[in-house]
Amino acid sequence: MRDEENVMGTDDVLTVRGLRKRYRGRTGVQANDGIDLDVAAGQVVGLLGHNGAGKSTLVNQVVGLVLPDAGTIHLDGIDAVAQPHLARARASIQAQANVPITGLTPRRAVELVGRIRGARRPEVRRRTEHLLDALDLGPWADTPAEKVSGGIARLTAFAMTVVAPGRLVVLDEPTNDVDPVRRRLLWQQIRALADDGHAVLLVTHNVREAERVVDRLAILDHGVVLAEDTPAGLTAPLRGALTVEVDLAHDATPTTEPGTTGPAVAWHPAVRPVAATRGRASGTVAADAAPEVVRWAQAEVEAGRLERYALTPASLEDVYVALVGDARPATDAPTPATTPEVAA
Ligand SMILES: Nc1ncnc2c1ncn2[C@@H]1O[C@H](COP(=O)(O)OP(=O)(O)OP(=O)(O)O)[C@@H](O)[C@H]1O
Repeated sequence: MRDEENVMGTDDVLTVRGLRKRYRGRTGVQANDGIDLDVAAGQVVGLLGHNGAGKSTLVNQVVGLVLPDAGTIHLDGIDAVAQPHLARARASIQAQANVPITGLTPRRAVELVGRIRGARRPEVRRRTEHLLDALDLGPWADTPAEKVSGGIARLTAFAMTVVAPGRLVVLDEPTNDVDPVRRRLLWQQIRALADDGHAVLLVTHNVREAERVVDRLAILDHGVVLAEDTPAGLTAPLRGALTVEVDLAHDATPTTEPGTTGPAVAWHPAVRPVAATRGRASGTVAADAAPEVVRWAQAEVEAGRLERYALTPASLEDVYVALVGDARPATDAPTPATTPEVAA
């Protein structure tokens, strides 16, 4: 745990220290196991982690829906564990599940939340118009909520969250169900919130897209922060490395999965395997070995064992998979094999 006297930097809106939460009952899960986290004004902090890593538990404690067993949470100077109602008033949260808005239209729902949060009518109108326009919700703005698609409902929930944003904005999977074009618009609005001086805590599985928007990232696994840094800091160990991704011919299964049959295709020895799922495998390769790996992959394509291959700069997703993959049991995730093989 960090020094208690240094608990809050000048710009910190959210400061979490030593947060622990165990759910009681027969299965008794230690959902958060000593979490430290800071989110400053003007920052987007991404929270990454596999299903069940403890992200929602953390968020729910921050907004006072779940009581921690131990640790402290300060939100805009308020002790959020002792005074959750005061802390909650300083935060806006988009939960994982959308609040039902049956009987309203997206425009009405956004305006209503703005008014409930205490913003003045002209400001609510201005902000609602801005969000409807910026998220390309115009065509749906006056459609009854029952008739809008899942993606439009998700964007409406985002607009409801940020129409009159608190000092801290918590977004739990805001991009779910949203089409790629509107996702870009959404990412721009998330960034704009921070640029306007809000602190944004963003829970997401969308590593590739989040990388371009977040200032810092915390990677959570089994209730513990495995790594926390800027995207550049997290990817520094992979600088000079490339990712090679291959699609296996005939939807084959990598040999790291049980029950695989068929002849095996060995990775080129210069490749370090990272992940394998049905029909697809990826690994990292040093940049200077890239030409020979391309020659190998091309030969495999011509021999009909691979459908396609791609080499890209190693990304945050590779760091994430390596960290979380290494920390999980071998049965849960494909682990790098000493004799790397993919099956064809
Ligand atoms: N109310 C609860 N009672 C008992 N166990 C719970 C409860 N809520 C969550 N858990 C368990 O705590 C662990 C952490 O869950 P949590 O929802 O915080 O994870 P998450 O990272 O948000 O997952 P996801 O990405 O799937 O939303 C999981 O093992 C989950 O089953």
